[in-house]
Amino acid sequence: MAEGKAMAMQLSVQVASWLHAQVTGGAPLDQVLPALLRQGFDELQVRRIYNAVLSDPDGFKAGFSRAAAGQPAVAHRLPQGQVTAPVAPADGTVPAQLPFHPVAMIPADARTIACDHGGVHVAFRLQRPHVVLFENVLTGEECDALVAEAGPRLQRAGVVDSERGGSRIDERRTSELAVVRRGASPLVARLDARIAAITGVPLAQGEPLQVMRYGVGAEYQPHYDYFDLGRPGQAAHLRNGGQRIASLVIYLNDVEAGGETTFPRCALSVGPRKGSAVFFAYTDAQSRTDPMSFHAGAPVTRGEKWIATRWMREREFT
Ligand SMILES: O=C(O)CCC(=O)C(=O)O
Ligand SMILES: [Fe+2]
Repeated sequence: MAEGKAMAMQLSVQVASWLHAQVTGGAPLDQVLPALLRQGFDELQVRRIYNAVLSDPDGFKAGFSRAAAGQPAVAHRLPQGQVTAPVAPADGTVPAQLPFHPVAMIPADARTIACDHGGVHVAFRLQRPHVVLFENVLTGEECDALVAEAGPRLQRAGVVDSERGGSRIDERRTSELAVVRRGASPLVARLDARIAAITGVPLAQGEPLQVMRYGVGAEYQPHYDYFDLGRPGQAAHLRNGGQRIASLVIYLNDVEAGGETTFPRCALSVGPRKGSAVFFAYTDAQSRTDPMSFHAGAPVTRGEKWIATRWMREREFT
């Protein structure tokens, strides 16, 4: 982005201090928005600042405390017209003390969800980050059939190009991938309906399935599935469907060794098991995103790993 388009936003120490108190006190975006609009920020800028405070209250406070002590008063520097999702604090600390309610939260009393092929069972449910392990999402035969259907179309996977939009090859994601559109075959249509039934997220909000194969050494390094709206290429993805709200990663085989889905901020590791699926939800009704959902696909150390991932959006995805 050209330097001329970047805009330094100044928050007075007084306003920054007030905002910090509001956000750490649990105030939703709607509650702080009018005051910040009166300060001359537009709504997208307010969202960016709000998310910055939410994701790292201590870092934000340290920033405006320095400013109060006579150091540079720039609290945030951001490209004009961009919104952002929280930026992970460099030291990995998270605002775990704040309550967080993703829109796609699985109810605490969910046990067995009746589906066309039998029952999908909830094996565990973590409150925050919100992670649920489902068993028996696919039968063994269905897993094999999906691999057979998508396998011949595998290509090297990409990541979101943060500057230009679209996708690009990156060493952080070394799997191979086939995009399988909704309803692509009778099997996929059955799976589509099942995913909507167990997650409660309408199929229309689902992105295409991504069937992936990781060979020995392949991995997906720690990342967020939601878009970082401070990066122009990522924000561009919002136009169709809005922010991502949740992900379902279905394991299509048993991996000999390695390949766990890990959540390093809460020391959680989920071992791949054929037919099971790990679900995580990270965006709330105000479009705030949860940095606790930081996760990875650990390197496969023996054998291979096959998964099908569905990312879900706030609105209809076309
Ligand atoms: O490979 C895994 O276990 C995680 C995959 C993942 O993070 C994703 O598809 O977004
Ligand atoms: Fe992911």
